[in-house]
Amino acid sequence: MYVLDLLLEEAKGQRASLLAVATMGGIANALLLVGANVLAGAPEWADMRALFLFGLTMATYVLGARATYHRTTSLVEALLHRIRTRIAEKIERTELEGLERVGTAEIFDRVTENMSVVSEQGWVLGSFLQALFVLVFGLVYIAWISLPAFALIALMLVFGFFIVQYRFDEVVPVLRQMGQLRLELFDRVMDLLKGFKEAKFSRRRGREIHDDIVTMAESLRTGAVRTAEGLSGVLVMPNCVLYILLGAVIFTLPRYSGVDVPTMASLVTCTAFVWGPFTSVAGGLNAVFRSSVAFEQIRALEGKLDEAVQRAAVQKPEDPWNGRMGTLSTRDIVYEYPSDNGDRCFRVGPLSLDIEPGEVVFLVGGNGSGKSTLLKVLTGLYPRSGGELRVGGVLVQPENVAAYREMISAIYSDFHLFSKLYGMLDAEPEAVRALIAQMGLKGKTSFEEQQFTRRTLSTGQRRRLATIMTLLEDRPVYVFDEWAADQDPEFRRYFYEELVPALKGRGKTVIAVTHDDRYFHCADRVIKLSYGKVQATTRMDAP
Ligand SMILES: Nc1ncnc2c1ncn2[C@@H]1O[C@H](COP(=O)(O)OP(=O)(O)OP(=O)(O)O)[C@@H](O)[C@H]1O
Repeated sequence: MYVLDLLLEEAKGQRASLLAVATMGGIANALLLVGANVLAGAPEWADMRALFLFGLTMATYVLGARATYHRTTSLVEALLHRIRTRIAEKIERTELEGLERVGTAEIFDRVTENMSVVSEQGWVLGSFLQALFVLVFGLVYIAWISLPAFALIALMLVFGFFIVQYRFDEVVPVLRQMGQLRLELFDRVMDLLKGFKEAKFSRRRGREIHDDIVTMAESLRTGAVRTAEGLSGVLVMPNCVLYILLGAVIFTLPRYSGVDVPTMASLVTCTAFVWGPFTSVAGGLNAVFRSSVAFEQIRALEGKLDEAVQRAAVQKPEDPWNGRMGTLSTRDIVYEYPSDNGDRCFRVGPLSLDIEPGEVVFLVGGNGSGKSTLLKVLTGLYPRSGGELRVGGVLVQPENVAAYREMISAIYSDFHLFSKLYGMLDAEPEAVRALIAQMGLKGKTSFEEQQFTRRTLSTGQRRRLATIMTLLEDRPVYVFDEWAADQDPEFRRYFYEELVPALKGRGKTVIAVTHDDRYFHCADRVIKLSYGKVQATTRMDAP
C-alpha cells in the first residue's frame, strides 16, 4: 500500500511515537474486550475497582485513538506541505523549455485535485491505522482464548486480503486512467473559457467543445462508478466475513474442537468485537487506494520536473558581468524545438550577429519566421542546440545564464502582469506614479500598497503597465516582442520616437520584434528573418 509506506517514510522522526500511540489504542481496545468478557463470565468481579480500571482503559483507548488520528492528519498535511513547496521550488529551478514539456494541465491538476484527495483522506487514514492496531490486538486475545478460533479468523482474513489485493489491481488502473482523463478535461475546459468569445460566434464550435466535455465527464462518471463498484465489494466484505466467522464458530468449533459453551460465548463476542475495526480497515481501504494513486501521480509529476531541473542543473552559479553589458555576439547559434514523436521541429539558425551596447535592433519577418523564438534564445530562455552566445567575450552557459538574464528586461507578446511589483516591492510609489502618468494611464489605474489598483485594462494599456515594471528595473537590455502591435497611433509613435530613443540615449540596448515598417528608421539596424535564418540586414544609419 503505497500511501502507507510513503506516510511511514515521511514520518521518519515521528514513526516511533505514531506506532506507540496506535499500539496504545490497540492494546487498550483489546483490554476492554478482555475485561468485558471476563466480567460477563464472573459478574461478582464487577465491583468499583473493576469499573475504575474499565474507565481507565477506556480513557487510554480514547487518548491513543485521538493521538493516532491527530498525528496521521498532521503527518499527511506536513507531507503535502513539503510536496507543494518542493513542486514550487522545482518549477522555479526549471527552464522554460522543460516547463513547456511538462504542461500546465498536469501541474495544475496534481497540485489541486490530487493534493485535496490526499488531504480529505488524511483522517480516514488515521482511522485505518488505528483500526489496524485494534484488529491485531483483538486477534492476539482471540488466539489466547482459542487457537482453532484464531486460525479460522486468520484464514478468513487471509481470504479477505486476497480479495482486497484483487480489488486493488482492478480499481487502481481505473483511478490512474481517471487522472489522465482529468488532464484532457482541463484542456477542454480551458478551450471553453479561453475560447469563450470565439465559441459565441459559432454554435457548432460551442456544441462540439461542449460534446467533448460531456464525453470526458461521462468517462469520469463511469470511472467513478466502476471504482465505487470495485470498492463496494471491499465494503460489504467485513459483514460477509463476520457471518461466515459466526457461522463457523457456532456450527463447527463445538463439534470438531471441543470448545465449551462459555468459551463459545466469548468467541462470539470477540468475533463481533473485531468486526468493528475490521469494518474500519475495509472502509479505510478506499482512502488508501485513492491516496496511493493520487500520490503516485504527484510523484510522476515530480519525476518529470526533476528531469527538467536536471537539464537545467547548475553546480555553481556565476556572475562574470556584474550587471555590465558588453557586446552581445552569437556565432552559428541554433535552436530546435524538442520533438515528441521524432518529427523534425522548427529550427532557428545557424545565425551569427553582434549587437553593441546602446544599439537598437529591430527583428522583422513573416509570421512563423522565428522572431519570438530567436528572442527567447537570445535572452537565454531557451537553451541553444548549437553555436555560441557571448556577452563581452564571455560565453553564456548554464552556470551564468541566470546572471545574464538579470541584465535583460523583456515584454514578450504573451506577457504576464503580476498582481504585485514582485522583484521590486521596494519601488518608490512616487516614481511608479510618475511612470503611470508617462504611460498615459493616470485615471485608469493607480499605485497603492505595492500594487496597481486596477489591472483589468485593455491589452495595449496592460502592455504599457508592464513597461512601467521594466523601466523601474532599469536594466542594460530591453526586449520588446511586438510591443506596438496593440497600441493606438499616438502610443505607437511614442514607443518608436520617444521611448526607444530615450532608452538608447541612456545607453540601453533595445531588441524589438516589429512589423511596423513605417518606423524602421528608428532602429540602428533591421534584421529580417525568414524560415529561422537571417534573410537581410539593413543598417539604417548607412548613407
Ligand atoms: N513551443 C513550440 N514548440 C514547437 N514549435 C513551436 C513552438 N512555438 C513556436 N513554434 C514554431 O516555431 C516557429 C516560429 O515561431 P515564432 O513564434 O518564433 O514565429 P514569429 O516569427 O515570432 O511569428 P509571429 O510573427 O507570428 O509572432 C513556428 O513555425 C511555430 O510553429
